[in-house]
Amino acid sequence: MSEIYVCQAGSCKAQGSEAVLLEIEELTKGLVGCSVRASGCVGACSQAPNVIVAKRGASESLHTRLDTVEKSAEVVREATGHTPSLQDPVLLDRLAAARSMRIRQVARGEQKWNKAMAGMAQRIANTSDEDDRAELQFDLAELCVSAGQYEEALGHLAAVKSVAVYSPQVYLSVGKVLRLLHRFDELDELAEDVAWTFQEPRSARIREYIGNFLRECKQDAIQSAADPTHFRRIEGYARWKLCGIVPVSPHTAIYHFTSSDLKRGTPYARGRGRTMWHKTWHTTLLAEVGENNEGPLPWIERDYTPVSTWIDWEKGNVDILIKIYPNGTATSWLHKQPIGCHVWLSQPKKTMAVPSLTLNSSRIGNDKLAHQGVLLLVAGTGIVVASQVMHHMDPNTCFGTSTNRTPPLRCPTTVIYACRQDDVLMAGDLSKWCSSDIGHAKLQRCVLAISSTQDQASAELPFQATTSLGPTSELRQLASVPNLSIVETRVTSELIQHELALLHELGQCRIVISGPESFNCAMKNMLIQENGIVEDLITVLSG
Ligand SMILES: Cc1cc2nc3c(=O)[nH]c(=O)nc-3n(C[C@H](O)[C@H](O)[C@H](O)COP(=O)(O)OP(=O)(O)OC[C@H]3O[C@@H](n4cnc5c(N)ncnc54)[C@H](O)[C@@H]3O)c2cc1C
Repeated sequence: MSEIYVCQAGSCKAQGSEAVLLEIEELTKGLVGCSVRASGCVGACSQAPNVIVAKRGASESLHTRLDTVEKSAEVVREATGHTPSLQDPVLLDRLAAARSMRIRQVARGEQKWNKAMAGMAQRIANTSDEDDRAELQFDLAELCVSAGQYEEALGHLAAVKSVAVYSPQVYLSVGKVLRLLHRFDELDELAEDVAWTFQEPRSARIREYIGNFLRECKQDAIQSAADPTHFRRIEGYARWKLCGIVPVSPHTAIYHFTSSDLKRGTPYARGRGRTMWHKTWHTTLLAEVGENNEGPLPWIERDYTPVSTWIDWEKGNVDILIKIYPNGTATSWLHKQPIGCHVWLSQPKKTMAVPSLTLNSSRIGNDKLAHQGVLLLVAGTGIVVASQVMHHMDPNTCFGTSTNRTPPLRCPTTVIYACRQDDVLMAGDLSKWCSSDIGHAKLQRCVLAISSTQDQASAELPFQATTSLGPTSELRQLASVPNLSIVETRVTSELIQHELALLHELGQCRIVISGPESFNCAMKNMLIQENGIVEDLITVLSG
């Protein structure tokens, strides 16, 4: 008897794990003694998509980067002893198509256009069925429109139109793109084309509908061409100006951006009759690095969790704490950008539901998962999540109108923060949260688990020359805070146990892990295996 668990948590889903589940289900069809299940995070997010095989009498084995059908077949072989046949090209093609469709859907949902388009041109070239090819190419054209690549979209739509001559949808899409490109003459030509193509009396309603739509497109195009403030947009994104960079350690700085672009949206969506959904949130930065291996667009997409509040965002200000990695594609690009340059930031996206502090809102009403205390187990730049959690504990910064702000998070909260001695981030905030007496925005306790500084050539330290405060002076300041302790060890299960025991006196605890993948993975395993914590009470934020 064996069980195959296919991870369906965030990172794995973004890498097509729903399709992996479907693939493995398909490959195990008819085999007895093997069950296939969806599972929560298995703690190897950086190598997604992941699967665990559990065989009776044997230890579990983790299978990572299941990015081909062949690898899924290998999992099935290990679980059942039976090697599935991959001779059927139709089955193989169907499974590969399902997988790339799932990756595309998730990326599209996150408005990550480059990621959504990755590999599509090749799939189109390899698709022999004309209708399937046209469908894929239409999908690609729509993604190009979302990404502001209108000329490319027109090229794809022309190819689709040559196959789907009588598809009204294609004419409507071409009209939309011509409107965005302000091509008035071509809109007129398209209207003539429609009148000719749908000239049969039975097509009169279609002809009239598209004709009216194209006339509206032309009017809109004339108006927008006359608007001097008009610029080409990327769907879901707004333009922000880099206004300041304040180094906070040799590796990390707070990047301050401003924007008057009304498309920037808000973390706190509201309106008449709308329920107030509290959440922590992040934004996606488009790093315009040029040609890259993440997709066909000239940018890569990276998520960041602002440390400033939703109120600041609405006023057109945002502060983002960013660590610069010498080998990081996006951050080394950002490091070279001058003050005053413009970048694209997405509208705010939900990270965790509040007060449940879970990724999945459906758990909000689950009483068994209700908590009376919160432990934030963070490392490196993962500390930014603490800032957002604290905003929801403070009547001045939580969601709500100025006359009605009741913090949704009120339970005792402890932070265990693992960091390098030369990279203690948000020290001032930690000390403020520990000693604060405003409302509920107060940390019960904070433990800094400091590791020693790695020797690094100063050329590799992006902010070496500009940081004035040395790490020791920052630590000295923190050492005087009464409910904050500094330990010179890694985070151990004993340390966690001690802090959890204090919180557990009050009831069940939610634990949020936020840091680099290796940290997240180690902490999650430690909590489950050594501290006996139920997986459902742990939220892992992959960084
Ligand atoms: C929801 C969310 C919120 C995030 N918020 C922030 C934030 O507020 N501030 C912030 O600085 N980052 C944040 N990140 C991480 C960020 O999105 C990027 O991954 C990071 O800036 C590196 O991007 P890069 O392109 O420079 O590196 P990449 O080119 O993607 O990676 C290159 C190398 O850099 C190193 N590296 C990259 N990321 C990490 C990491 N997280 N930990 C350790 N080593 C790493 C590794 O050596 C890696 O091999 C967040 C991520 C997520 C998913």
